[in-house]
Amino acid sequence: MFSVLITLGNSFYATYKVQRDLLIGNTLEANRVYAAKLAEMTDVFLKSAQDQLAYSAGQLGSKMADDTALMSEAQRLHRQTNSFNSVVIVNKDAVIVATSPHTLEVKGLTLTSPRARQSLEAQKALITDPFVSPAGNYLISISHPIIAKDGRYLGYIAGTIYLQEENILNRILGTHYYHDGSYIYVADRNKTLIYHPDKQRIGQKISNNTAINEVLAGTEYALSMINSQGIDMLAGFAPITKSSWGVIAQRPKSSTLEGLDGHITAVFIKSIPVVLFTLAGIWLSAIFISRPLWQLAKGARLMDKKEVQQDISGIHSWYFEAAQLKRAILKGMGLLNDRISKLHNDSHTDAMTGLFNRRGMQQVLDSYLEERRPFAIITLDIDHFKRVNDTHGHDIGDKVIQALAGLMQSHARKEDALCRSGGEEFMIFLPDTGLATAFDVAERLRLQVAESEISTAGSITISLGIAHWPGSSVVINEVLKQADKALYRAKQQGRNRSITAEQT
Ligand SMILES: Nc1nc2c(ncn2[C@@H]2O[C@H](COP(=O)(O)OP(=O)(O)OP(=O)(O)O)[C@@H](O)[C@H]2O)c(=O)[nH]1
Repeated sequence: MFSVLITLGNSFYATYKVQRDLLIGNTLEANRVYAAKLAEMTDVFLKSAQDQLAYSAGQLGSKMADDTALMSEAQRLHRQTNSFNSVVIVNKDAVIVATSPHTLEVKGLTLTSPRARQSLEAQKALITDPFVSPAGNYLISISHPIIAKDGRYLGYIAGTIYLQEENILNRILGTHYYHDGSYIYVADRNKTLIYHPDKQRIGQKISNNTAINEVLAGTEYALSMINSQGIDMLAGFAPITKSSWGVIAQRPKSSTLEGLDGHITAVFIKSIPVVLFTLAGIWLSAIFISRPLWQLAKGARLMDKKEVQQDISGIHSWYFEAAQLKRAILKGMGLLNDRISKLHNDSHTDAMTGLFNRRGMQQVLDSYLEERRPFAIITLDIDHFKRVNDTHGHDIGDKVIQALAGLMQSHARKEDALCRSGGEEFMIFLPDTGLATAFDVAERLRLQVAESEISTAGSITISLGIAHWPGSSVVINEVLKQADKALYRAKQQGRNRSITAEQT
């Protein structure tokens, strides 16, 4: 699940990055192309304006003394072209000789400021730097010299563009103004803003703007930059060659990327159901895969519990590895249980005879008591066994003990428990048997032993004492003592006989 989430997060991040770079790249390119187009349009306008001024200047070469002709040409040019805010004709002495509109009221004034006199000094077609005119307008002037037929310089005719008022530049550039924070501005060769949608900023000199620096160096390009207002902008720019101005089209990076966040969020929201479905699938698969392992591990931890083997057998190990693991655990448990039960048997069995030893005997007694099951007990002992050992040796003595155990087993019922309680002492437990019946059993065994030839030892006899629980006593140890006592009495009375506790 973690991997899925990481992969998903990475995909979202990668998608976001790629889309972001694409948007930025596209916007930069669009702004560059746009700036180039506007620069070209402005160039075309300037060229056409200069052609118009050149035509008028040609008309006026012989009419500089004709006041009416000057006024009428100024008016014609102003009204017909609609390119200029005003038209002025200045003679070589810097005196304004004609204006349109005539309401300008500057006719007869002499130009004094160096910027206003730029055209006079150049004596050639010129686009001036911005300056404040005698009528108080902040403007640039596009001028053409008026030359007499004999080549004398007579003055110039100029069309002006009032930068802070409605003008031809507004009409060319302003119509393309976006409403998403994008805008266009134009800087002249001195880095002064001559067109800007915010009129307050026209005339401002911008010195720390990379786009302006680049475009005025003649570069057409696009870049991401922080503008003079501290806003991250995607700017495309192109130079206007005729006037050495630069057009910059720019859009705030934030508004470019605005839609992207929403787009990525929408993708994220739409993918949530599939993601949740996938995660749920992984979760369930993990549960299905890990469940048999978890159950096997739990089983292995509780291996000492009795019913665990059955529990493990019941585990649904539905795939190969779990099935193999289950098999191995069950096999291991089987081997372990066999070994444990063998050890258990060994610890409860007498090695020489295969009968119960004292520990086994105690277990038999405990189970009778637990079940409240009445039983008779026969205690028996080989008579004069010392002599057998002394006469025939210890090995033969062992064989006699084993032979007696065999006789006892052949006489016993399936439910009787036979026990070698000491060297040549034995006990027989007879569940659900009364004292009298036990006595009969004892006698039958005694007679059988007496009649049997045992290996090279010949025949032996045994003495037996019989008691009953709870007939002889309700206290189990007391019953055992009574059986012993009866056996002792049988020995005392000459051996090879059976005596019950009642007879003592
Ligand atoms: N061969 C052999 N002898 C044993 C074993 N355990 C005990 N004995 C011997 O059995 C004999 C028991 O002798 P006693 O308890 O004196 O009694 P007994 O000779 O049988 O005489 P009564 O019991 O009085 O009839 C001893 O000599 C023990 O050494 C055994 O496992 N193998």
